[in-house]
Amino acid sequence: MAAGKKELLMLENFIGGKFLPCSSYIDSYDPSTGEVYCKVPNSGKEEIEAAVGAAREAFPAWSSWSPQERSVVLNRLADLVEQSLEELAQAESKDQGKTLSLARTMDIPRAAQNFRFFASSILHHTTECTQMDHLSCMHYTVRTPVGIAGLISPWNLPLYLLTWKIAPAIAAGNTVIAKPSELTSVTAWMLCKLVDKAGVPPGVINIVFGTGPRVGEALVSHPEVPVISFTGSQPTAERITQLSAPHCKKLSLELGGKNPAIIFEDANLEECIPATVRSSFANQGEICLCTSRIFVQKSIYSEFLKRFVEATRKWKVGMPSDPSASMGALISKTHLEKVRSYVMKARAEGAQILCGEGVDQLSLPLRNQAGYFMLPTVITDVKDESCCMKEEIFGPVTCVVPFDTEEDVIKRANSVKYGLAATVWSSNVSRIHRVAKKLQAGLVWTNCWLIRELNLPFGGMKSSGIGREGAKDSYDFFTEIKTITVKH
Ligand SMILES: NC(=O)C1=CN([C@@H]2O[C@H](COP(=O)(O)OP(=O)(O)OC[C@H]3O[C@@H](n4cnc5c(N)ncnc54)[C@H](O)[C@@H]3O)[C@@H](O)[C@H]2O)C=CC1
Ligand SMILES: N/C(=C\C=C\C(=O)O)C(=O)O
Repeated sequence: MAAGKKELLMLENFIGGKFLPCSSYIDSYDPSTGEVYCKVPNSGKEEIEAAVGAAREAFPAWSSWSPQERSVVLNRLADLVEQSLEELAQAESKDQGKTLSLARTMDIPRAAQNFRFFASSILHHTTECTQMDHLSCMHYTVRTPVGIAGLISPWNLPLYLLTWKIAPAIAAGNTVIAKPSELTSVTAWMLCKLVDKAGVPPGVINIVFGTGPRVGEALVSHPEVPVISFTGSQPTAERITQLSAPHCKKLSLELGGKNPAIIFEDANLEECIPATVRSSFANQGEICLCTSRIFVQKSIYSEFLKRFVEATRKWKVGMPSDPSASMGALISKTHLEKVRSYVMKARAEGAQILCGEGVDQLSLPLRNQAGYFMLPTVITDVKDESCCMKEEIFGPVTCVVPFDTEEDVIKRANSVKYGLAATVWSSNVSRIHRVAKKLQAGLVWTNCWLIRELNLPFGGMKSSGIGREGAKDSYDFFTEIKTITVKH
């Protein structure tokens, strides 16, 4: 290594309980500096074959462990993630660009909670039984793990979303092959080091790194992987659906959103404004649940807009390690350019950019000037037909528009292809129930945002996905059900 050059972090695949090198590697960047700092295995079919072999071998024993025995192991994994919280949070922030404080308070605690939650929920499932006395029969159902589960996760909440899939899959007795995003693989690799310590038998959790088209497709197309759980973009979900179709695989698809916030004139703005700034810009706007269309009732529109822009200007962009920063860097140069291009299109269409991109100055230390930073941006005077109001931007950009009536706003909120999440702000309880019911969204938060109850179904309608995740939903997905009839 030449003097002054920093050594790169080299990741390895984790197959059958062993770390294995790969024949080629891809660069992984620190989004806050734009520098390559890590090499990620560029795995392909060969590595998937090896992982399938290991998962196949581990399946008979693991699937015959009792839920109580598996629960003990999941709880140990939760303990180990908690014990490594600081190290994992530092790594997540460096790899993804998010603030260290968010990684510390949200991503890593939730990863531990995912293991602990499914360690508990797996103990409480029951099956059905019915009787047909006139035929001297009884019928009952049993659930069995599906087999080898393929788990593909995105770059925005790396360990949080990967463990949200690994935990229910292994709790139910499956063995897994997980493929994290090639852009954010580090915390998944760190998790592998905890797997053995927790007592997870070799081959139960295999993690294979690399790109979607190469290793992702090899995993999805493999005939011995009958169940695929995916979180990411809609075009990738389409491709996964095509590749799975010849094998009739079980699919769970958690996709994007174009989530509305509907703010009625009787909303408590003291609470609504900071919550809507957070729902628009948390994690750089890179959460599928982030608000990107804000509909405000006409009578309070000017006041809301003024206060919302003031509050957005206080949402500080800074180095991920800066404790006073609310937002870090976006994931990649390509993504930053894509997000900025939406602001340019809005401007060209005659919309007004009230703050952020192209309006305010970003101030960053010299070392971070090649990082992928962008100011939180508020757009107004934008038509419902604009791409900024229709497409998922997945960055710190939100549009604010006025509305007249409840009927009108429901129609407009539902007029996009997505149906993931919505927020409704009002102090009228009847209205809240009425509007929440009519919105085409799998999740509706009223007078709050992103308060999660992991027991209940999580997922979207329309192009936001297929299936739901949660205590019962993930259990149903990762198991096969069988009806048995006994004549006595
Ligand atoms: N949960 C969500 O709603 C997310 C939405 N997105 C949206 O997707 C856009 C693009 O982001 P990407 O990282 O490119 O998302 P993506 O959907 O391409 O990536 C998600 C995961 O799928 C894998 N993947 C990609 N192509 C694949 C293929 N052909 N077969 C199997 N696996 C494949 C990737 O390697 C990654 O692990 C974002 O700008 C955003 O709009 C991105 C991440 C999460
Ligand atoms: N799926 C995503 C977020 C999930 C959050 C949660 O389960 O609490 C995403 O942003 O892709």
